[in-house]
Amino acid sequence: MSLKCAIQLGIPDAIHAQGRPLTVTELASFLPVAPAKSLSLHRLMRMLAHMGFFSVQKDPNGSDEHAYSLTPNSKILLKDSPITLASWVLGSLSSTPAPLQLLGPWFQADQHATPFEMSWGKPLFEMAGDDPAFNRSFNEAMASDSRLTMMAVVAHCKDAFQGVSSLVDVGGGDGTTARAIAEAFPHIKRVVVYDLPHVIATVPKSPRFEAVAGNMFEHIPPAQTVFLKVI
Ligand SMILES: C[S@@+](CC[C@H](N)C(=O)[O-])C[C@H]1O[C@@H](n2cnc3c(N)ncnc32)[C@H](O)[C@@H]1O
Repeated sequence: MSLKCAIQLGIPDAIHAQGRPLTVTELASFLPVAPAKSLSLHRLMRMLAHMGFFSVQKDPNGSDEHAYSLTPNSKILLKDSPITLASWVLGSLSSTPAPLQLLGPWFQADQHATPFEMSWGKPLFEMAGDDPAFNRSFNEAMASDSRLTMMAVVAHCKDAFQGVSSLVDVGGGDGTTARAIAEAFPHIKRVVVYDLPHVIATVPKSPRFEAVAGNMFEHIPPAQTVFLKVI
């Protein structure tokens, strides 16, 4: 939750925008933080530094305060970075804290509902189908993971795509992965992203890949290669 709070307040972005380490006093002046909360901001920064999201040093301007700079862990939380995981953190932390409170009761209950179902009354993907805001936030969280992961896959796993003539990305979300594959490996003549109807409805039209709606437990569009990521 400290991490979610840091992203909501834009702490990594504020440090990045100044291009130098910032003290808590300086940070508070750049952030939408009430003056009465500056002591709490100090605690938040200490906690996040302890967790490796910021590094601490002497204030280069010579004050008695510590100054905080970005680490590799917080550089991937910058909102405008092409490889940001900010949406992943915000998306994951929107719907999971409540189910996590129910792990004890889940172990005690003699029934099959997951903690998510016990908490929200329905399975995750049904909730995404019923709640457009949740659908958007879940899909964007997955897409942010795909942007980062596919950069590495495309750069370092080229051999895995040799000889592939057609590919279906099953449970492929909003098509971020399918687009990356189609762009990096144009020898693949047909790339399909396949997902539930409420997800496929959000996929931007592209000449590079097809988007097909359906239920993978009933049917999978035929292709030479079936691709699964985080399924
Ligand atoms: C954890 S996400 C992974 C998304 C994507 N593969 C990625 O790595 O970014 C799981 C995906 O599977 C889809 N999914 C869940 N049940 C499905 C089903 N029965 N048929 C097709 N897709 C399904 C969800 O809508 C969601 O997009």
